[in-house]
Amino acid sequence: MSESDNNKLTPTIIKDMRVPTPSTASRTYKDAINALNTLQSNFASIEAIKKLGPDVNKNEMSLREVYEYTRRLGYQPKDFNRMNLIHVTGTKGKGSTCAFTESILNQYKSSNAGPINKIGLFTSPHLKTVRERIRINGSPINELKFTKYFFEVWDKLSTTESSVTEFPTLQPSNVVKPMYFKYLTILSFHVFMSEGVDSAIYEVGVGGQYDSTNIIDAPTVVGISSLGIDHTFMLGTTIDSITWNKTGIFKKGCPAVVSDQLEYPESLEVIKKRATELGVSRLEIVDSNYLPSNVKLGLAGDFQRLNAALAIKLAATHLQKLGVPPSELPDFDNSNTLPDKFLNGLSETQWSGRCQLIEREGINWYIDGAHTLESINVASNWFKSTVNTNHQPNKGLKILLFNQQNRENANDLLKKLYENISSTEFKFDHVIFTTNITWSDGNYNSDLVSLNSSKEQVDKLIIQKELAEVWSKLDQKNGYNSRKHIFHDIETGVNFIKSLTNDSPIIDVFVCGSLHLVGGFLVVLDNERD
Ligand SMILES: Nc1ncnc2c1ncn2[C@@H]1O[C@H](COP(=O)(O)OP(=O)(O)OP(=O)(O)O)[C@@H](O)[C@H]1O
Repeated sequence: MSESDNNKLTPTIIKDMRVPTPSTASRTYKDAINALNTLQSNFASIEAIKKLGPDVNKNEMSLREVYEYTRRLGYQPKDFNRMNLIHVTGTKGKGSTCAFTESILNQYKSSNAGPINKIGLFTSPHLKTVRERIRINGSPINELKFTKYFFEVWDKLSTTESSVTEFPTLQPSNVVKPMYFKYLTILSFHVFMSEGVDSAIYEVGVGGQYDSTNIIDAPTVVGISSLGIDHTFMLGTTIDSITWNKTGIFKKGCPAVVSDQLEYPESLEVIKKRATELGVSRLEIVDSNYLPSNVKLGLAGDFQRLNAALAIKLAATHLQKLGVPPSELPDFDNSNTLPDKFLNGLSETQWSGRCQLIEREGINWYIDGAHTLESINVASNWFKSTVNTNHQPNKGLKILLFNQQNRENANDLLKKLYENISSTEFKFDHVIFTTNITWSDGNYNSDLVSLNSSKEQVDKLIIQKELAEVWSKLDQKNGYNSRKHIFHDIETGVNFIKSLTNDSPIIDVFVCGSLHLVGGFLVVLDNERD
């Protein structure tokens, strides 16, 4: 899950969503966000769901709810096929893969007779604004459109009744709404259909089989990026059960492209078995050799080569299905170069918060939302090697800005980071732990409000104190002594770091541990208070 978009957990919580919303004429973007935020699962309900563990009945019911809401909006999943959907899952790299794919397709966009005129992209979670999740032609939809479509869905669901009585959340006459992630999924279909999108890329929220996006009926192609152990309370604890869930997006008669599974090669057996069972038309496993060595990628980090290779195959399969002539597509059998449109698409790809470097006012901010062991590994390697290429490792101040609020293995993530980075010539001078609260007055930007975390834990900085303790012990063991700081909010942390420019001409800051931290950080850095 995108990190812990815990709002993707949903199913059987009975909740009355009758929130007061302003009259139609005066509805603003903020009203939409406030209404959307009422659909977030709170900490207690998330804990209750986690305790239930993977439960097939609950999961099936959750997906059937999406079909029902879609029907109430006036759509059949088959209607969405006309948007030519690409569906992508994976444990790591699915967002980047979608971004590469979108950027390649963008090169084939034409305003006249071509098959691609408008490209939709649905991803999660968001960094700065919810609108990032629903993009058209590379840009998040604007506030006006978001508000309009948001309330169209809201009103429709408030005035239609469910024909199904068996779902606890769907009693007739109830005006209940889907929970946060489901709502955004349904909203995205409505937006893309209304806006005339003709190629759409969908990133799965969690897993695949029971994910809200899996009402997709006949994608042009599906993709699976690197698999790993994550979201075990929903997907099971073994790589087999996780792979089974992810391969749930395979569809009869549709081709599937899968990244070579370097971390868990055994998952390929499950993938092949499921491909046969579910009747995919062609299964391809791609490795980074598909990428000519001279290709320049817009996204940093060696691991992106594998994601880019997957994206190339996804885009090529999609374009071929849409009737783009072979002369304009890669010739994988006979050539080890790519058409210019592919090369441009790959080099122009942008995806914030993943191995992103921002140099501003004497500070180098190295930003990555890594929040699994594998991604902490790749992100910290990227940080270390990029600092090392920019200047001598022992020059300047090195600072870590870290948080991981919701994951049980937060301490392990921090330990992994420590092991990867710390060495005699490379150690952090300051280590800062904050909550994900955006501003020093205790407020979040509305788009960043999170009900997923325990208020008590946040108020008392329980997790941050634990993390600082973990770091101290590791420092003791290794004979280091970095300065630890605990701050209640991101803004205070950033201001503290900025104050250190007087002490050193070079400051390298690694911002890591959570996409929520990264989103709040980017808002603070750009001072985008709402
Ligand atoms: N192929 C990969 N192998 C290992 N780690 C990766 C890979 N691709 C991305 N990552 C790591 O995962 C982070 C998130 O990348 P990305 O958004 O592409 O993945 P995702 O699957 O969408 O993750 P999430 O669901 O958490 O958003 C990156 O910042 C990087 O640290």
